Amino acid sequence: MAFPRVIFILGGPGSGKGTQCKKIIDTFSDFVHLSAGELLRDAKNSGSTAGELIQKCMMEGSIVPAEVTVGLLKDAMIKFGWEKKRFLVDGFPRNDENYNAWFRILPDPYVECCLFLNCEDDILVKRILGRAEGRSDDNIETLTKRLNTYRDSTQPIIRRFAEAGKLIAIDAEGDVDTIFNRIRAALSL
Ligand SMILES: Nc1ncnc2c1ncn2[C@@H]1O[C@H](COP(=O)(O)OP(=O)(O)OP(=O)(O)O)[C@@H](O)[C@H]1O
Ligand SMILES: O=c1ccn([C@@H]2O[C@H](COP(=O)(O)O)[C@@H](O)[C@H]2O)c(=O)[nH]1
Repeated sequence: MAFPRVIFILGGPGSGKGTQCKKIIDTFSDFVHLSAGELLRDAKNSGSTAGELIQKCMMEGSIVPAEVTVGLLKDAMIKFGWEKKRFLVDGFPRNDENYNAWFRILPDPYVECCLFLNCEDDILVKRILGRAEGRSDDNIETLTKRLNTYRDSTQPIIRRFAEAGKLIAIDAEGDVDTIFNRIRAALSL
């Protein structure tokens, strides 16, 4: 049985994960972009039984239990063709529970690397408060909580990938195209 090939994309809120993933899939047709946050928002809006829990976590900037998120990611990968594509899994795994559940629930998927978009907090804040997509969590109160969650729960996961020799760190400050070129060079695309 073939396994999916996965690149995780991590970085603070506003580091440009969604923006860069879009550029990658627009340029390279073998990639599929799976945003964990988008999948959760879709599940919430479509009346999933986990909808209330997802909404609560999003407004608190906390992390939805892994069984919900991994289930959504797995279903999406199966839908796109489990073994045919390279999946850009954006915004996941965000904590130890996510990380452990991924490897417990999915049958030994091949994780190529974790791409880390590294950006200082002041730039993250400016970008998130300037994002005009009407997201209810893009306000200073929730953003402060998201930044705390990122520091306390997600940065240790980024270090975990580094220790496993799987981390590719990208300077995510500067203009969108410059960052995209850094990513292309780092992934040899
Ligand atoms: N290099 C950049 N320079 C300036 N603005 C940027 C850059 N990259 C992204 N942006 C803008 O910053 C905002 C956040 O970007 P994006 O949605 O890609 O971040 P994200 O990491 O996916 O955020 P989140 O984790 O909150 O979903 C958007 O409005 C986007 O257009
Ligand atoms: O794996 C995930 C991804 C996201 N969440 C929750 O969603 C919001 C928004 O995520 P974005 O990546 O900014 O779209 C995030 O603050 C979490 O509450 C999650 O729990 N697990």
